[in-house]
Amino acid sequence: MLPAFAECSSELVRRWGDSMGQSDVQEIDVWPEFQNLTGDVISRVAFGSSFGEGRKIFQLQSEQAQNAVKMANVMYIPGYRFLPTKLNTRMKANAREVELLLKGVITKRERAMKDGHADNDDLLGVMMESNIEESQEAGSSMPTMTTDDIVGELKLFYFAGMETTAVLLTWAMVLLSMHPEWQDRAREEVLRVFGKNQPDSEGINRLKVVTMILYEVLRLYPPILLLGREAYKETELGGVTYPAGVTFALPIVCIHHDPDVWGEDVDEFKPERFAEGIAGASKNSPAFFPFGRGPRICVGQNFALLEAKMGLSVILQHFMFELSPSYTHSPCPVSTLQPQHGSHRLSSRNS
Ligand code: HEM
Repeated sequence: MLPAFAECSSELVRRWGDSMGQSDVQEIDVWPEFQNLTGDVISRVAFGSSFGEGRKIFQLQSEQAQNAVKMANVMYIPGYRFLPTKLNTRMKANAREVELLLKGVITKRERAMKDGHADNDDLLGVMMESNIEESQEAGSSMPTMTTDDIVGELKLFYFAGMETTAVLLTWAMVLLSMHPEWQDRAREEVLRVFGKNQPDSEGINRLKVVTMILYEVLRLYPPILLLGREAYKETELGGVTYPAGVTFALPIVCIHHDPDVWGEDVDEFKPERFAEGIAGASKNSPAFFPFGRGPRICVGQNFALLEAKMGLSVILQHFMFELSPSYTHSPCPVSTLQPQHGSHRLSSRNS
C-alpha cells in the first residue's frame, strides 16, 4: 500500500512543480487534484499491474457519482429514471461499461492465476485468492463470492474510498492555509522526521502534529455528514421504545459541532484538542466518529489516514501554500462535504 501512496503523491508534487515552471507562485484548484490522487491510489491498490484499466474504471465511476448527484437534484417524478433522457442514457451506458471493464479485469486475472503467473499483491488478487481458499475449505466447487459480488465490492471501494479521502486532504489544505502557524508546525515536524526523503511507515507512525491536524479537520469537516441505522427489532433508546424498522439518523456533523461536548470553542480550528488522542479530546469520547462506529465502521480508515498523512507530508516537504483571492469558502453537502466552488491555493516552492 505504502509504495502506491508514495508513488502517487510524488507524481502529484512533480506535476505541480513542473506546471509552475520558473514562476514563484502558482494557483491550483486542489479539489480535482486530490480526486485524481485518491482515484489513482485506489486504482493501484485495487488492481496493481492492471492500473491502466483501473484508472478508466475510476473515471467512469467518478462521472457516475456526479450524475447520481444531478439525478438526486431532479424533482422526484415517479418513473422518471426509466425515461430515455440524456442523463439516464449516459448513466446506463456508464454502468454497463464499468461492469464490462471490471469483468474483463477479473477474467484476465483468473486466467493468469490458472496459468500460475498472476501477481496477486493487490485488492483484487487478495479477494480472488481468499474466495478460492474459502470455497476449497467448504469443500465446494462453487466460489463463495460470484463475479458479480467481486464487481460490487470493487465498485464500493471506489465510491467509499476515493472522494472521502480527497475531501479530507482538501479541507486540510484549506485549514492549514487559514492557520499558517499550524502549517509551519506541521512542516517542521515532517522535515524533522523525514527531511526531504520519501516518507516511510515508521516515520508516518511518529507524526503527532499531522495526526492532530487531520483529526481536527475530520471533526470540523467530516466527509460523511450523516449515518443511518435501522432498528431490526423493537428498541428502547433514551426512554422511548421504537418499533422494528425505524431508521435513526446519526448526524456526525452536528455532534462534531456540539458545544456541550467540545466546549464553547467548538467551531474553532484547534488541533491541540487531540494532543492526548481521541479519547481525551471531548467530554464524551464517542463524540468523534468520522469513520462511523460499531460493526460497520469504515474498513478503510487506516488506509485513508495513512494515505492522507503521506500526501500531506510530501506536499509540506515541497510547497508552502495560502488561500487564493479567488477562493470562496462554501462547504457543500453533495455525496460528501465538498468545496462548492473548488479550493484554489496559491503555492510556492519550499526551497
Ligand atoms: C477520510 C476518509 C474516509 C471517511 C471519512 C470514511 C467514512 C466512512 C463511514 C462514515 C462509513 C460508514 C460506517 C458506519 O456505517 O458505521 C464508511 C464505510 C466504508 N468505508 Fe470508509 N471512509 C473513508 C475512507 C475509506 C477508504 C479509503 C476506503 C477503502 C479503501 C473505505 C471503505 C469503506 C467501506 C468498504 C465501507 C463499508 C463498510 C461496511 O458497510 O461494512 N473508506 N466509511
